[in-house]
Amino acid sequence: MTSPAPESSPDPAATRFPDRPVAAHEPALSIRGLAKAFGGKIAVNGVSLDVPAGSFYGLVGPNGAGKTTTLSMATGLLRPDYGQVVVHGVDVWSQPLQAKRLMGILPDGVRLFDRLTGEQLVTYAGLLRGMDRQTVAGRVADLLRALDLAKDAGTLVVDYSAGMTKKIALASALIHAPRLLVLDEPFESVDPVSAANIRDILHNYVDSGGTVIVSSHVMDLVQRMCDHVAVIAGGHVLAAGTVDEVRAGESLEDRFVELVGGRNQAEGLEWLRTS
Ligand SMILES: Nc1ncnc2c1ncn2[C@@H]1O[C@H](COP(=O)(O)OP(=O)(O)OP(=O)(O)O)[C@@H](O)[C@H]1O
Repeated sequence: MTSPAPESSPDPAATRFPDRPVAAHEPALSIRGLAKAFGGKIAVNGVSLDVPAGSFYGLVGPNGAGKTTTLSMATGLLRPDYGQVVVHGVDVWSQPLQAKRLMGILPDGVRLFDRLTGEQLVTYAGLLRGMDRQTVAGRVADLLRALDLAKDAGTLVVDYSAGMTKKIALASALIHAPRLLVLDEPFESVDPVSAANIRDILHNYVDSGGTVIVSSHVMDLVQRMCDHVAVIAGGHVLAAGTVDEVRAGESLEDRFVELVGGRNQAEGLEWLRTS
């Protein structure tokens, strides 16, 4: 007598995105040998990373490490000098339209159409993605409510605070339910309650099969929120893997300082003492 074959648990990504085939173990984002120089200055110097599908991936590094430049090249916003970027099997630079359909992006220092109201801006983002008006209207209302922007829906984006602007840009990145979310500093300027709401939204998104990449300087947040992390400095990857692998028994912050170095004792600022 043969025992019945064990039932395989459904792939959450396949459930959430039934129209999109998911190749087993295919990374959500695969970066190989990415490099970029501005004039004589090398900003990114041969970065390779695999972001597993369904992961919550943190990208950390000191100021000027090359995080924004890497993410801009990975999302089709900045052309690399060298290297390849593939999103769910689609090459970002040879098939940009297909690749961009799979992604939601919150770029650094995002410039928005700020003479639109918040509601108009997110609606515009949905229509631009080819969605029908009725679906867009429903999702816009859901997103504004979830991000605590419903009462400011009719305010021009130019009159939003920095944190509100970040949130409306995030709503615009989420409206088409992308498979991969790439968020450059999503919590910068955002108040703690809104940050907790955003974390809940992102965790639910990952639980249902989506993949999130966030860049951040807040090590504690990355340690608590992410399951994978890469440390970048000087345009190189210094360490990458699960958060536990990278922190190797220390706090992520201590490990980060150890890897990156650069601590000094405020030497030369003795004049700043008040007594
Ligand atoms: N458009 C540009 N022109 C010239 N240099 C640039 C440009 N963009 C970035 N750089 C340089 O490339 C390097 C990497 O910058 P990048 O913005 O990618 O770093 P980052 O890790 O995102 O930094 P931060 O944490 O401060 O935001 C820096 O030395 C920066 O001065």
